Amino acid sequence: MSTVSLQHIKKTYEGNVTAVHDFNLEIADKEFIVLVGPSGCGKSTTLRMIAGLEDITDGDMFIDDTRVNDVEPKDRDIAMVFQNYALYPHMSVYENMAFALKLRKMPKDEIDKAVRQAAEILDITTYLDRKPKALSGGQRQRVAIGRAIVRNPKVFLMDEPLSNLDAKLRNQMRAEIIKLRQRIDTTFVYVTHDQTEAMTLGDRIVIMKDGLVQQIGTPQEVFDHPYNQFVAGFIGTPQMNFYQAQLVKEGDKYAVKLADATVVLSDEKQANLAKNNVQSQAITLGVRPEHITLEKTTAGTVSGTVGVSEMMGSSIYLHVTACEKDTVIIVQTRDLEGDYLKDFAANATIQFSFPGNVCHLFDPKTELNLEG
Ligand SMILES: Nc1ncnc2c1ncn2[C@@H]1O[C@H](COP(=O)(O)OP(=O)(O)OP(=O)(O)O)[C@@H](O)[C@H]1O
Repeated sequence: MSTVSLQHIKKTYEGNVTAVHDFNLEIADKEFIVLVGPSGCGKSTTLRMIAGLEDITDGDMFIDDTRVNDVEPKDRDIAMVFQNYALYPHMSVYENMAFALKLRKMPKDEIDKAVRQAAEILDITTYLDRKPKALSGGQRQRVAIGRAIVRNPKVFLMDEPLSNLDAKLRNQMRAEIIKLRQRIDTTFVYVTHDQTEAMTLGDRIVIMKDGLVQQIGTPQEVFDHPYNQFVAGFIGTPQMNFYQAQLVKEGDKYAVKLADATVVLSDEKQANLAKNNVQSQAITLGVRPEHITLEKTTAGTVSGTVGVSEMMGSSIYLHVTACEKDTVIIVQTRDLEGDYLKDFAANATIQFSFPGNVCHLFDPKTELNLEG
């Protein structure tokens, strides 16, 4: 059992910078939690408070049933992997991995067993005698993870462990971490600014901005039901488009009005808006590029002029200036039939519609999702 409970956690650094405000999270045993957000949002500070490397200004932190606010890092039974590996250069891979266990005065044969088992899991057995400088970046990162695994910690903390690796290696190591997770039964807290890493690794992800939690949920929940415009824009690539529009309530039915087009909302959206007693108002309509449909007719559709078209192989990203609002939006289309190079060339005019079942409606002032 290794649960972590953060209750009203706050961190104010000297000089009065509040890096984390009222952070609340119950991490379940063996759960993989990812803290994600832009630079400076407070994710490393939160992780370092769990590790015990930063004092907690206010609130309570528990690992299992023990309040750990004042427990030394070495007594918390956690292991942390950093972005810059921090391997000892003069020690071999084996010695690097064995070091913490030697300090604990673990018997030699047990150390050997733990190191070899971790090396096996990480596929680094053949490098055990090498020094770190004779390893690639990916291999060094595996050793850093191995050094943490051998300690068999209650909680595994990782702070941007892949950010020093090139894109290809990062993808490989991401898959390795998923495998690792299946093999070692531990609770993970993982920090990244990369939403793809967050989406692919997390059981739940915590999206932060300016020291405040914006939303906590499964990857699917935060993708399908973002609480606010920030989460909507942060999660998903290419980014969600935002378009100024008008929500109109006629009788008990809602519709989104654009200059030349109307978006008919699904029954579920109608019900959510009614439940929140939303009235007619200006809105920011959020639509993901992959959800926009190209249309052949100008009647009842939005028109736009193609600026740039990016061929991605199986689809094209069209950067389109919508005539009505002069707003640039990205349309992703897989419609590669016919003379698409000409149809989607720069300055071509295209028509499209926004879907009424997978769009999002935000209040332009509060930026909150009107569906709640
Ligand atoms: N030791 C410190 N003293 C004062 N302010 C600090 C200290 N460490 C961090 N901060 C501030 O706290 C805020 C949060 O920093 P933190 O490192 O937790 O963010 P982050 O989300 O991990 O960012 P990054 O992705 O850039 O590492 C920032 O405004 C940062 O400048």
